[in-house]
Amino acid sequence: MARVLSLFRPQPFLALVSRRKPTLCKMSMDSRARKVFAAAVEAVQPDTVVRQSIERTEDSVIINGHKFTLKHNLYLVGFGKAVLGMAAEAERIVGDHLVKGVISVPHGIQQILQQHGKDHLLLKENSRIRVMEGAKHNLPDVDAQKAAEAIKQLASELTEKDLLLVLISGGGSALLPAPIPPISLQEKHDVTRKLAGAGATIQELNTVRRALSFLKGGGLAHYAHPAQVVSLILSDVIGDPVDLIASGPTVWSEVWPEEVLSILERYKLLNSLPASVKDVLGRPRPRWRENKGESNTSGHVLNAVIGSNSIALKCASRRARELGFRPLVLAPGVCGDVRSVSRLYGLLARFACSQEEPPPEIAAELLKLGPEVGVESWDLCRTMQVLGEGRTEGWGSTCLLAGGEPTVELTGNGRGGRNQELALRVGLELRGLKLPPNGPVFLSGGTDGQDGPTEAAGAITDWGVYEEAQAKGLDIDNFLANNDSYTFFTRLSAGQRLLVPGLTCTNVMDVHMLLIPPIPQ
Ligand SMILES: Nc1ncnc2c1ncn2[C@@H]1O[C@H](COP(=O)(O)OP(=O)(O)OP(=O)(O)O)[C@@H](O)[C@H]1O
Ligand SMILES: O=C(O)[C@H](O)CO
Repeated sequence: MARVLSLFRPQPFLALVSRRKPTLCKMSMDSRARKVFAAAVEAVQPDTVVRQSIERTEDSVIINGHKFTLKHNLYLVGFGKAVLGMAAEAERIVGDHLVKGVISVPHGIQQILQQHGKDHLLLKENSRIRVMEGAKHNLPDVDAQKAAEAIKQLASELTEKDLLLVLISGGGSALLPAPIPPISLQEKHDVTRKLAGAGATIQELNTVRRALSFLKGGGLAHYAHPAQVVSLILSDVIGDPVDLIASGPTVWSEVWPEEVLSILERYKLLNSLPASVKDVLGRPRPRWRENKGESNTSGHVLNAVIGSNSIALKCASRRARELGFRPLVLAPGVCGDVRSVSRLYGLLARFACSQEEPPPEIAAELLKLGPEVGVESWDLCRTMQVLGEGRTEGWGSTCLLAGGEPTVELTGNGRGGRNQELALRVGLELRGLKLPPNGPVFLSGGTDGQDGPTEAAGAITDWGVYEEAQAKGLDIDNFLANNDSYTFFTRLSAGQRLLVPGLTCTNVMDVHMLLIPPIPQ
């Protein structure tokens, strides 16, 4: 093992872990885990990320180092679940130069924000921005299509003197449907719903969406030409690929019909494909799609990612240190089947909690698992090295953080979500890892505050889950087979292990946290 680790001497990454001794904290591991999660969510609040990204001087703004002059020439459009709060903040900062705006946001969001007392995320009464709600249940509908039409119209009227601020966040694809005729909204909806249901990744899904839409894949930037376009993007996709987040309406992307057809074939949808979709895919590409220079990021468009899982993890690390942990970030892109991901954390917990040099099989299994769960060998080796040093040098408690979005293959009809299912599976992995007075604790939570169709964002587990479930006669395997993790957690510890932050108004995928207590020597 030592030899494997030495091959991966992690000098450039040492900044990811702090070596200062943390202070002692009397708060329970569970409360501290919740506070660290809250800090992650707080860091990517829609108003915060916009405030941090726009630097206002007299009559200009600086965004990502680029200066734009404001001459009452500012227009605003937006689409996504977090866009209302982003727009409210943008209007506070540059509203005096704003001519008009249109945003497409989820059905019912204004009422929900009011009910939750989140007035700072709502537009003021005399706002110049028109709010259009749609996409019930995160699916494109007629209301969202009307909003997309209004956004297209606004963009089309701009001149080279104008500046278009585009606010983008997760859920933007469903909130900006503009199917290329003769494809109907229903046909487009059916194709994407079937793809999602068959397990297509967001990369595959949005590659197909881009090919069937006027506005996706750079279409919006095309309509806004020759105006200057600046997009502020809150990322909900691993790796922050701007061409895929909300299907990249301001990022020029090539459409290859062969690629789209091969995705549809992979999920056995070719035979049921509507004639209209075949027709659009069989046509020569629209001229603008070939004109790369026109809507390229280096031309009249600036695409800036202003919030992401990495930013959330950075702030979570800071909070973890304040709470007495030594923070250590594994990776921001953990993905793959929830079973493999739970194994990853089970192995890391065993590695960290070994009282002696961990058996080499653990490191070998971790390295084998890496590609399946989106974690580079490099990151695993760095993490193992730091955990090993922590153990031998008696560094106290460690907070291992990661982000991403694992997947669950649904086989049952229970209530749950990927975070609760992951936490339950990790609970099983931690069985037997009892280190008095505390064993390791694991938290998994969706930063949007909602895990699947449940009120919880996730759950917190430790070695005690298995023992308590046994004592209560709850059969964990049955709950897992039925994807019923929410019901399980409501019955365990009187629901105390559930993570219920309520509406968070943001979304940068999930946060995973493994808290490792000091190892008794
Ligand atoms: N009963 C269940 N148990 C486990 N996972 C579930 C269950 N029901 C749904 N899921 C999973 O939850 C995911 C959808 O939940 P959620 O709405 O939180 O997703 P999301 O990706 O965060 O949404 P968005 O992209 O809108 O942010 C799907 O991956 C689905 O497989
Ligand atoms: O809207 C979408 O396409 C997804 O949320 C990914 O950004």
